[in-house]
Amino acid sequence: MSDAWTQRKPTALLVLADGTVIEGDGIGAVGEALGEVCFNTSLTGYQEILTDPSYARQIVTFTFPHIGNVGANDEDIEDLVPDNNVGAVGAIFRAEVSAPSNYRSAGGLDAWLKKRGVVALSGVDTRALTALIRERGMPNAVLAHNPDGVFDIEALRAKAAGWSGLVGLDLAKDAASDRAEVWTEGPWVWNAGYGAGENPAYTIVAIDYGAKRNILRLMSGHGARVVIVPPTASAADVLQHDPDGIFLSNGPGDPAATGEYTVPVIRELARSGIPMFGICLGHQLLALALGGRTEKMHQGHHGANHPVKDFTTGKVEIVSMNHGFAVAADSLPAGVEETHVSLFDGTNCGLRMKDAPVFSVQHHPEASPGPQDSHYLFARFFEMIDAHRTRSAA
Ligand SMILES: NC(=O)CC[C@H](N)C(=O)O
Repeated sequence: MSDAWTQRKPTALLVLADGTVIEGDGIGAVGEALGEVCFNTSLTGYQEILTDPSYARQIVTFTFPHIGNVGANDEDIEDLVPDNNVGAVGAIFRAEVSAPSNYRSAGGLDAWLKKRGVVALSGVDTRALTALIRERGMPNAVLAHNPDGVFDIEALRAKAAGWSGLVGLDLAKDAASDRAEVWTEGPWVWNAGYGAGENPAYTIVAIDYGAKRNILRLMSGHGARVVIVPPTASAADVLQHDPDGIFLSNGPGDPAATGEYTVPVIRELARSGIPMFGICLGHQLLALALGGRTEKMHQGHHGANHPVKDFTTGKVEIVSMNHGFAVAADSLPAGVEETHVSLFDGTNCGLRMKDAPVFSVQHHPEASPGPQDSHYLFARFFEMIDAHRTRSAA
């Protein structure tokens, strides 16, 4: 599928496990990135997308043709630790990345990708690649960038074919491993100056499976002091902070694999009576803890324009999504209610416990990037906390 646009010698190749080779111009980091290739249909927010830790071991194809025009800056990064570089390992663009033009730009996308170690490919037919992913599912691949244009295609194919893929892979511990040093010094309180101030109204304990920054920013904006604990935290580790609410974060990898060590903890916390809210991986882990099942999707959901229906209000919201696994709605046991559904394919997008203040969603109410229709879910969480406090005080 070489692109008629670029007749010059390719300096980057995407080599799929089945031997398909897509040629183009290399940008960003020089080297090889191994991962699963997906497509993202967002029109804006490429920095937030590429720095979302949930994209670990993934290569993102941007369906929007012109990426890079607003450059790069230090603020639009979603990973909690800026130099950690957990997130997408590769990126694929239709058009050549042009010079940035935006008042917030601190430099070009190419240099930023290099600094972050993201291998990228431009000048390829992203529509054809997206059609291929829709037909065959998300392929494993190697994205290789060599400015001299020298590649051992067979070795790259063998590397892609030899990788067992995302299924069965726990990446939450990896995504959070850079925080290890912080955690040895005790609880890590999110204090990036986003709202809660001197006298926070709530303490939220967030279990960090690879959390996005805007989630913490929004909770802080609701007046919360957010204590971040590692993915391996026990129920006692969480409860020792006397939380008003417990948050289960988004994160990379296969929920079933991460569930092996998180399910018993979440099950215990879900029965503690303390309000609990989960997003994306947090939603999937909660479903597993309550007795449900997760499964790999064919092409996944990655974009900022997905319609979701909230059964509890009857309203439709346009949401941000990034997931390649989903909760099987028919696996939810009695006592757990499906609250949200994707209007694209009917897959599960939310649940709640009928007899406890515990709920979660598959999509990303924090957006970043994306529409803010689902911000109400944060308000719902804090209303639940207020109601719980009133009940406890009575
Ligand atoms: N954004 C997320 O938390 C992603 C969850 C999970 N890794 C998936 O791909 O489905």
